[in-house]
Amino acid sequence: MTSLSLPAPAKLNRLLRICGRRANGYHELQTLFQLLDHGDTLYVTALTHSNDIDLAPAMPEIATEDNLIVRAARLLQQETGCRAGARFKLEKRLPMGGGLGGGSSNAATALLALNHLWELKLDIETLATLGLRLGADVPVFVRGHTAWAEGVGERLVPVDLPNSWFVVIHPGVAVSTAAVFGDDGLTRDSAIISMRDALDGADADAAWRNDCERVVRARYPEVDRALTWLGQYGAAMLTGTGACVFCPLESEARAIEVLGRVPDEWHAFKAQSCTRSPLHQHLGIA
Ligand SMILES: C[C@@](CO)(OP(=O)(O)O)[C@H](O)COP(=O)(O)OP(=O)(O)OC[C@H]1O[C@@H](n2ccc(N)nc2=O)[C@H](O)[C@@H]1O
Ligand SMILES: Nc1ncnc2c1ncn2[C@@H]1O[C@H](COP(=O)(O)OP(=O)(O)O)[C@@H](O)[C@H]1O
Repeated sequence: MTSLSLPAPAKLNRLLRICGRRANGYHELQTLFQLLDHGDTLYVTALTHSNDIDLAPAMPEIATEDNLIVRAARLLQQETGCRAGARFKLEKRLPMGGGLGGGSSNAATALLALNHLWELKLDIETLATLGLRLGADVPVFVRGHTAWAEGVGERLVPVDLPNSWFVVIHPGVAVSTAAVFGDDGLTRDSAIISMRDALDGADADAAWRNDCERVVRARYPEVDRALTWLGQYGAAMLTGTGACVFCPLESEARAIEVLGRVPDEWHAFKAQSCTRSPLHQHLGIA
């Protein structure tokens, strides 16, 4: 087969703790990545007669060579010496800079697709290590399991969370991850807790929060308004550094009901949790 149509799912950060800062400025985190059944679709065709990498449609916000999909393909060519090329078509549904990991997920889907189509036979461990060079959130999408994460997001432990539905709102602003991490008001001293305590032990109540939320609410009034609005229906939270906010709901029917009430000014969707990534299910990766 020389072509594939593959999902690039979104993630939510069900909790995000900032526990310190490394000498290179990057922050030490503890987070719980929840994969969703909603995301982008990437069409990939392998080219045997040329080593060109191209992507359509062009994304006006990003130069094609900077696109994480193209960078993922180039990285694989460099690391393996592969002389094949690829043509990508992206159906984008996830907002950029939304905290849903769309760009990282696109990159992970490109890595797994080309590993398959170019018959590179790299294992998941190697692909996750390569993915980390593209972004902190790429490894979780390469591994394809809802996971507890530490470090900058690269030390992952797969977890099974109860099935849940979510309403996700994009409040129409783009949040700069670098600006949030650079804010003087950001607290960076959350205690490191054990995964077990965070999930169902002593720290469970206090742990399910996002340390970026206070700074993001103050910098972006629209995010603040969306969180307050969604908070009427449950434990609304910010995902990553935003801008999206989400609320877990007990059933699809309840998610449809809340979605129907979202003010017209905001884009929103409903999604179901996934323990295994739809990408891995599609590729038949165990
Ligand atoms: C914090 C998270 C949680 O999922 O936020 P979201 O991006 O999803 O909102 C991510 O780990 C983000 O990962 P990612 O979006 O890949 O970040 P990168 O491109 O690697 O980094 C963007 C910038 O954010 C800062 N940064 C990022 C991650 C980190 N652990 N510490 C940081 O200080 C750095 O200034 C970096 O230059
Ligand atoms: N294919 C892509 N899709 C989205 N963003 C991309 C892509 N390639 C590069 N980027 C860059 O990555 C940044 C982060 O995008 P994204 O992963 O969608 O958001 P977040 O990290 O907030 O979850 C974007 O602002 C954009 O500059």
